[in-house]
Amino acid sequence: MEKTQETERDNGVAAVTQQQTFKDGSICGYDSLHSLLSANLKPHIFQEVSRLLLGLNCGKALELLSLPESVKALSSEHDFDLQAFRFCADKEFLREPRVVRVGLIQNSIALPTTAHFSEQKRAIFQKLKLIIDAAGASGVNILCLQEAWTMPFAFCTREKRWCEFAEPINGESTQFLQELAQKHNMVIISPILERDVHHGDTLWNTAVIIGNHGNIIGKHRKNHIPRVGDFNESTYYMEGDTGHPVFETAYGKIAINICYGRHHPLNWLAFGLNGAEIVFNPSATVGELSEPMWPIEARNAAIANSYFVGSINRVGTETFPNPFTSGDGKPQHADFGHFYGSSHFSAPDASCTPSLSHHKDGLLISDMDLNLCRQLKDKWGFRMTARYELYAEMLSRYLKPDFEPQVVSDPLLHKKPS
Ligand SMILES: NC(=O)NCCC(=O)O
Repeated sequence: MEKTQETERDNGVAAVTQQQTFKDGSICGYDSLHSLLSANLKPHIFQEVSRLLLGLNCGKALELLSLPESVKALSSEHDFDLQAFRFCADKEFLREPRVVRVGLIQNSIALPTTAHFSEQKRAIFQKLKLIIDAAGASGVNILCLQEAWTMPFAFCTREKRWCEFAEPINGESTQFLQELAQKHNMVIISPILERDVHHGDTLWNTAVIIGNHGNIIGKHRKNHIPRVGDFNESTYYMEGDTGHPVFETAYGKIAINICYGRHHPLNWLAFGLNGAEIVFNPSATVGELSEPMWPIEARNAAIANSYFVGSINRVGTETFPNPFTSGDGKPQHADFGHFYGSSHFSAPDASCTPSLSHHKDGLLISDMDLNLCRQLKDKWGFRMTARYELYAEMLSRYLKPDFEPQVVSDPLLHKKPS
């Protein structure tokens, strides 16, 4: 028996090691968990597994959306993953459906981190333009890019030279996207490293919201800054000071919960209380640290807050010129690990799309009838059954220096044996 357990444990270790040998970042040679299952399960088993993993929308598996041939051709020619789905809602008597087409883009950097900064940026812009045009040609109304999309995610290094990538809200990347937003009549969310030139050149991790006329609607600064693993972002910028804004756009009410904020349920809640219908979670996160959490947190937020969530993660492994340590006694290294992509949408009815590729650039598109948000509020009544007054009272007590946790101890615990 001992022996068997040992062997099982060995097998587990072997499996993990084997996974790490897929240097291209694929899942055992497949683009995604969904494609792995689809290729290896009998169709009727795959259908049932998909129902369990992805849920049902209006009682059915998510419908596929058909996209223009020209867009499909672009995706094969330039080797980016392209997937499209439709979330339906029930038909209502008094409201017309409110269908909006939403897109997410995940991408790797385009040049090595040793290239001249302006070249790195230019190459990313060039690569992104093509995918943004593909989104535009597909009729996307709202498009969100990944966290700090203009640069490598260099915050692991703690080197200050990467601050050069920071831009003011109306800087180069915003101007580049303003043109595309206008061209495609599309709202674009652009998460960048911001330099606030009006407040002492301070840095922020910020999402700029560009309206479909190419105007700047506003910005949101990342609320929660990680201090975990190699995510040394607190070396660069502070916690955001913009609260939980919801942006009313031509296509719906949207909010942005940047990366690490997804671990904080109250952060998600606040966007919901302000009326968000779609919350985007532009991210940069790596496999070893967060992959088991990734499919759960956003989906849970969509359910608990009766809104849609669009989760985006970058792809690839970014290697930096100078090695750094993680403060854990392990050897120094020059990369962050593998950014595992896997961008996806979650809906308030607990259904979700399959994920984009684990290792390739990608564009995920989904139609969503925003009527589904209120329909789920009516069905489950989470807003009405929540006990906000209890939570508010608890939080206000917790914030006081004399707070004492409400713990009722078993009186027998401390009783001396007679
Ligand atoms: N970019 C970022 O906040 N990453 C933190 C790691 C995580 O939340 O998975």
